[in-house]
Amino acid sequence: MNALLPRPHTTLAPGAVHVPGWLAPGAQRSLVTACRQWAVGPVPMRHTRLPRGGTMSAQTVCLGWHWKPYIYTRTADDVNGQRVAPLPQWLVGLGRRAVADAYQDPSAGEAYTPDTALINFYDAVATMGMHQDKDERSSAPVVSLSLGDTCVFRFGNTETRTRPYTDVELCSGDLFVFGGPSRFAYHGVPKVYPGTADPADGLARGRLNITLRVTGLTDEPSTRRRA
Ligand SMILES: O=C(O)CCC(=O)C(=O)O
Ligand SMILES: [Fe+2]
Repeated sequence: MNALLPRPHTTLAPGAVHVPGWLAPGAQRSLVTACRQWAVGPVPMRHTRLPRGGTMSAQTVCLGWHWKPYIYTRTADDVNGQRVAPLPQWLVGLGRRAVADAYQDPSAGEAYTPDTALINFYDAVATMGMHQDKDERSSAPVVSLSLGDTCVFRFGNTETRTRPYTDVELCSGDLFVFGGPSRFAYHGVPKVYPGTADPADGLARGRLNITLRVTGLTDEPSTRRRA
């Protein structure tokens, strides 16, 4: 979306910061290209199946760790059993810069080492209900990058999935970081505005969102026999 008026860096709640236009157009195009490759495999992007039988309307692919409701594993046992692609080091670096810029705190950036990314694709009708990102065993911030169509991002409170919440528009290139007292706030995407993406940013239709997270998980040590 072409913002005629500059949109300011905004703190919605302590630890929840929106930085409009954080990614330059070239960086957005590179990320879209990377997302297209990740969507192919080794684990293809798909609509996540929910335990009660439904599916999510957004499509998702993961890096580093595979998320399925409501656990992280190294292999995508609900898709094709393959190990997910690794989280590239350049994306870890982007996450560190995101945290440093959002919090205007270089040391917070240096301390941040995400180990998973969830990449969601929203078509014109996809939405995401209010939820907490709480399957991680870490309270490190979540870094969210938006590409393509503009959406309404609903950022709520840590107690209930209902009001009070604030609706913000996330446009292509926007950064949103939620950590600290906002880390476990409910949030969701009630609406995507189809046709609002600028194809020059790399995505002709739809919206991509990348969230970087720290799972706090480690691989089980391999069992070794004592000599
Ligand atoms: O698409 C977004 O902006 C949010 C995605 C999200 O909340 C999630 O993947 O947990
Ligand atoms: Fe989330």
